[in-house]
Amino acid sequence: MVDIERLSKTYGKSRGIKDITFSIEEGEVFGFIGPNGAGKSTTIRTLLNIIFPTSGSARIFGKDIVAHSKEIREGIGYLPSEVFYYDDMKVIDLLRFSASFHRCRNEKRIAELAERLDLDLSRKIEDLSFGNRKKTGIVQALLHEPKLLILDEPTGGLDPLMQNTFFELLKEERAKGTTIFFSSHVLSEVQRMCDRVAIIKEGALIKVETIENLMRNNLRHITFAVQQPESIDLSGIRGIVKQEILGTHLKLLYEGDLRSFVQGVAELPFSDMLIEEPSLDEIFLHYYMK
Ligand SMILES: Nc1ncnc2c1ncn2[C@@H]1O[C@H](COP(=O)(O)OP(=O)(O)OP(=O)(O)O)[C@@H](O)[C@H]1O
Repeated sequence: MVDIERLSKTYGKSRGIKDITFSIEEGEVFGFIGPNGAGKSTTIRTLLNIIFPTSGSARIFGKDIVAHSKEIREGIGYLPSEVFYYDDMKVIDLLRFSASFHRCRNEKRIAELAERLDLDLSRKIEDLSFGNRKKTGIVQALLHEPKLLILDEPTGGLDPLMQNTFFELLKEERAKGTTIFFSSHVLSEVQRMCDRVAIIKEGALIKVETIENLMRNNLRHITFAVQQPESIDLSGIRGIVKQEILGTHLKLLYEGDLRSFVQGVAELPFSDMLIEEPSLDEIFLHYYMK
């Protein structure tokens, strides 16, 4: 669906993205994560031919993004990170206008999506809150049932309930076979939705990995319930990345073999021990953001 090859974009002297290469398969939900300013929007805007690549190339639906941008756009639903609209239009008129570009006057779909997202179609754009503008953008991206959805920070401004509804909508799209590419700096939502993820930092791609593999590692949270946590001596145990005391609990972040850890702590005076998988946030911080 998407093939990016050594794509670079510089803004004059300032860094945008450098040598980005990855592909997205048909039907995949593909996450794009990285901190603010990493280059997510630059990559997406280059793919959509809103800005031109400095070097490198990319293909969407097998077509070059610069030479065939118009045809490509017909098959894409795009939600920009910040949505700007004609303020004096009503939501419904904007959506009809937008649908007309795709030659799809699907009033039923607009009404259904608006109802799901609790969006008032009769309001003027200028009276909408940031979150409601975002919802308008979501309806706009979904209304023509595109083959590929490109969503730049889609959940910003949506309250948690609305985020849930939004992810339900995405799941329905995925079930129809739609390919979804979305950027985020919220790892939990990437973890929840995506099959694979590309990690970008300072304009360069650090890793492309399945969520399953990212979660498969030797990092664990281990919590001991113990009367006097201060008296516990763990200096003989290798692999403790972090350690803190919270009341009668000693919390560790441990990386290594669990069997040797358990053998090492067997004689300690704890009353309980809990071993948990770390969140994607912690994995990310530990392995990729150092
Ligand atoms: N129009 C521009 N002119 C100059 N530099 C720019 C421009 N747009 C982006 N940049 C720079 O390119 C880099 C990548 O920015 P980009 O907006 O792509 O990051 P991002 O990952 O989308 O971040 P965020 O999560 O904050 O939106 C940053 O260093 C940014 O300052």
